[in-house]
Amino acid sequence: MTTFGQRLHAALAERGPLCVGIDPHPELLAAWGLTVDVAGLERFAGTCVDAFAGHVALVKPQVAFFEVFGAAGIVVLERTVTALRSAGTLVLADAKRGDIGSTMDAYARTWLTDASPLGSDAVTVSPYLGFGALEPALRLAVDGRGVFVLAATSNPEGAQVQQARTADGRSVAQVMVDEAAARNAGADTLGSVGVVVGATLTRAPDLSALHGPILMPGVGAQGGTAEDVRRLAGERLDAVVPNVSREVLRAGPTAAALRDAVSRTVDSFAFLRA
Ligand SMILES: O=c1ccn([C@@H]2O[C@H](COP(=O)(O)O)[C@@H](O)[C@H]2O)c(=O)[nH]1
Repeated sequence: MTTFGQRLHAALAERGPLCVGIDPHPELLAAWGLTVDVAGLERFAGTCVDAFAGHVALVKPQVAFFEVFGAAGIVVLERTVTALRSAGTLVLADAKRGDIGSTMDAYARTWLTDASPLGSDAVTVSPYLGFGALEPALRLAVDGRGVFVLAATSNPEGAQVQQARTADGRSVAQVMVDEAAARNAGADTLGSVGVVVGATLTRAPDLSALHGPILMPGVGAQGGTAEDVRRLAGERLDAVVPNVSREVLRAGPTAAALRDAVSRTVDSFAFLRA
């Protein structure tokens, strides 16, 4: 069985180091000339699938923008995940799940198993109920799926929790990176337990021992730049996957224009291929 880390490593090498988000903000639906309802959502997501499937290494639907439409929005999300995965494109569901272990087990089965219509290749998880509470998702990450653990997020409010110091002097963010690193021990290419580190930060946690993918959101609309990605990645250029959502999506509404935006963005991160 190939691991998620191995599949991601191959996809990044083939398609370039980029995770594109599908974030159907109401403003984007309007800017694309779509109605802000389920019909508009379906058109938006369908165009993103046409543009990104087979072209982008990792696609990250932001679950919140589907959930806001209730059950009908979830159906669109299910179709989006299925269409991307059927085309051989890796899907990271940005659901930021985290709860007590028994509930986490249900989240893990929802987002990381084929028995679920929402089953994806990987999911974002929040370790702020304790890293160990993520165990059900981490178990599936040994079994062909991936998780991205929120370590140092791109929003300014995150520092209040993530930069707090633990008894041994490490930041909370560093503890999360170190816990993820322990789970990746022995992986041959990239491990399947990634972390999220914002491109907007002044300083990243020490990522040198992670041996897993580093999702870096915050590029573009939140002010992070390719240069910030280079600075924060340090020696881990091989493992960084910048995430860009609105900056690419604003190029819509045609799939061709979105694909051009993807190519330009991938080119701006050419240094990550080094
Ligand atoms: O620290 C984090 C974790 C997740 N996100 C998510 O990434 C995208 C960013 O969208 P942009 O339009 O490129 O700003 C969005 O879905 C966030 O929820 C993040 O920004 N920061």
